[in-house]
Amino acid sequence: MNFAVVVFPGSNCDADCFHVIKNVLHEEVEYVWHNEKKLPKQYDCIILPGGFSYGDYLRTGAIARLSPIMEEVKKFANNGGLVLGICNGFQILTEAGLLPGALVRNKNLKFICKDSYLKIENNKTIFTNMYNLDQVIKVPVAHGEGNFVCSEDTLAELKKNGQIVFKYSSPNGEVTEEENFNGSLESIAGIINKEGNILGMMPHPERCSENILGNDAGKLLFASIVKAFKGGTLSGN
Ligand SMILES: NC(=O)CC[C@H](N)C(=O)O
Repeated sequence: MNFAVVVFPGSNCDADCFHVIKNVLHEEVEYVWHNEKKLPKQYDCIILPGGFSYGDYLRTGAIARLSPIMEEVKKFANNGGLVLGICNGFQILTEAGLLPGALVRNKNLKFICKDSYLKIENNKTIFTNMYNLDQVIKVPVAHGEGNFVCSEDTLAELKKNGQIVFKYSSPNGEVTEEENFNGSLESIAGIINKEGNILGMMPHPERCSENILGNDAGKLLFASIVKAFKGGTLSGN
């Protein structure tokens, strides 16, 4: 399977994503520079990694979405290509209109860096098929603007279509306001588009994909993508 990791000025999780795909999953992966006007080749999945693209100026992701490569990412996604946006990548996807809603400042207005617990709300997606429904996984977060917001209509749509994929929870799966450290609407930590080929999430699975890091819960997310691709089950969420 061929992955691309897009590198924006200020990306800082690009190498981590590249490492997991290449050395943990043993799949093909290349970096693609934000300034490219064409994707250099046919990829099966594009990852928009975390970081501080364009220094987070204006709003997180607001300038990155205007990068030349984003036109290509949009075309790729609109043709059903798999796109995974992690943290700043999720912010870029919402700014680009590829996912609904927006990520605004954390409710305490502070950058939060810690382990979070995520409840799997939908395990029937290309990105989560190797997890169990309601399973709780520990995944690190590191963001200043991770507070997910959307309109009431959008929230109703997300619920109706099973597009809410991860929620912040306690270690034993309770979704409460107390556990909702960044203030996200309904504790939403990650969503998928209606068609099921674009996933955005604030936590960082690439930072917990190996035992040597003390936690490999994130590996199954990447492995799910490869499994869906190789198993030929790429048909929506
Ligand atoms: N880790 C990240 O990708 C951080 C995203 C963004 N810079 C924020 O602080 O919200």
